[in-house]
Amino acid sequence: MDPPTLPVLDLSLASNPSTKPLLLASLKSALFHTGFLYLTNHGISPDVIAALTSRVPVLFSLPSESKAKISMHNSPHFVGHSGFTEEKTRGKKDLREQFDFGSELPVVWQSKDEVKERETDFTKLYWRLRGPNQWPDEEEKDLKGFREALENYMAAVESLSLRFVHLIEEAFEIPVGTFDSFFTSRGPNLPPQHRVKIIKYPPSSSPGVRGQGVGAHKDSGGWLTFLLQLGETVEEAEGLQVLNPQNLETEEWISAPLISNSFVVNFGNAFEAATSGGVRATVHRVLTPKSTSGPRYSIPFFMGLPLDMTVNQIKRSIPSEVHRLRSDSDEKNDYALDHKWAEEDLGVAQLRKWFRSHREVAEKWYGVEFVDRYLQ
Ligand SMILES: O=C(O)CCC(=O)C(=O)O
Ligand SMILES: [Fe+2]
Repeated sequence: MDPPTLPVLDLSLASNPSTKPLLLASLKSALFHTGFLYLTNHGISPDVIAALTSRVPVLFSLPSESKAKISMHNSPHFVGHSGFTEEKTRGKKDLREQFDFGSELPVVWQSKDEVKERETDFTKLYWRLRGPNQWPDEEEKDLKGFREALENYMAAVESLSLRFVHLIEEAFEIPVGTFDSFFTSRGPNLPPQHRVKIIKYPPSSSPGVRGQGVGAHKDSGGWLTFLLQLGETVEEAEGLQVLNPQNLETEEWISAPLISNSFVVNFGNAFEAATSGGVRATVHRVLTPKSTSGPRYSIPFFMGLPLDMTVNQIKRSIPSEVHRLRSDSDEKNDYALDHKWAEEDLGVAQLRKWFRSHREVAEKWYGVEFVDRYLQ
């Protein structure tokens, strides 16, 4: 059997009642079969995207002293700059450099001895993930307007992601707005922090060898991911690969090449668990560019979920037909139904993820012994 090609969904079909059913059918199929899709005609202004992407190479060309000033090592919230190979996936160094940002938020975490009376227990350590960004100095190089460009971009992708979640609800035939309370202040939880990475994958240092840009993983940072691949040509952006979800016995990688003016959308662990595997959280990776190529740049946006929510809570707002989708089908998933973490606050899994990928930062802010214990 030929490996599946990744579906391309044209969001403009949603605006016309005669074409919308077609879009919803493709979406339902993509959620279930591939867990990876392209979104075209997404409606985000090219100017908003260009304002950010045009500044990306300048950002990476900052001198190392300027990068050090906003190093992730300064931040218990795991935002800021990580140098080449400072991040790990499954214990192995990723050959990439990156800047992590989140929705700009005040600190809410309180240490046990300064507890004020509040409804939410903000002494739980995962609340420490929320906090302000570290912004680069815009006077340097020509980075003027960087913060504004990033904030505008995040706001635009956030509204796209909310619009997209409504389409998922329609595809699943559940009331539109079912998930709204997760993402807005109308619900009982604090609205989540969304995260963005701006990533550079330098070309491989040895001819003929492609290294681990980022190792094989499922996204664990949130509900869904909107990935922007930068570049004018397919060659410039080449490297993203998806593990063929239809044939998990043989390790077969499908390329996810650049499609101009599109986002690549995929789904996080929590979404997969909350739908009993009905939505796939598909494994993917990035190979470093060939030694003869230029660097590859990408910008994933991870739509967050409230840290004090559990997967089991989300499960309850999903109808049994969706939960049965996978078990009623012959097409299996690598998803394990007995997720222990489904009962834990999502913040616990988030903290674990950041501890694993940035151990030194974790040890500095949370203590060596605590990190050791947490990761056991
Ligand atoms: O850089 C990419 O294209 C993908 C990055 C990715 O999968 C991640 O950071 O989770
Ligand atoms: Fe990813």
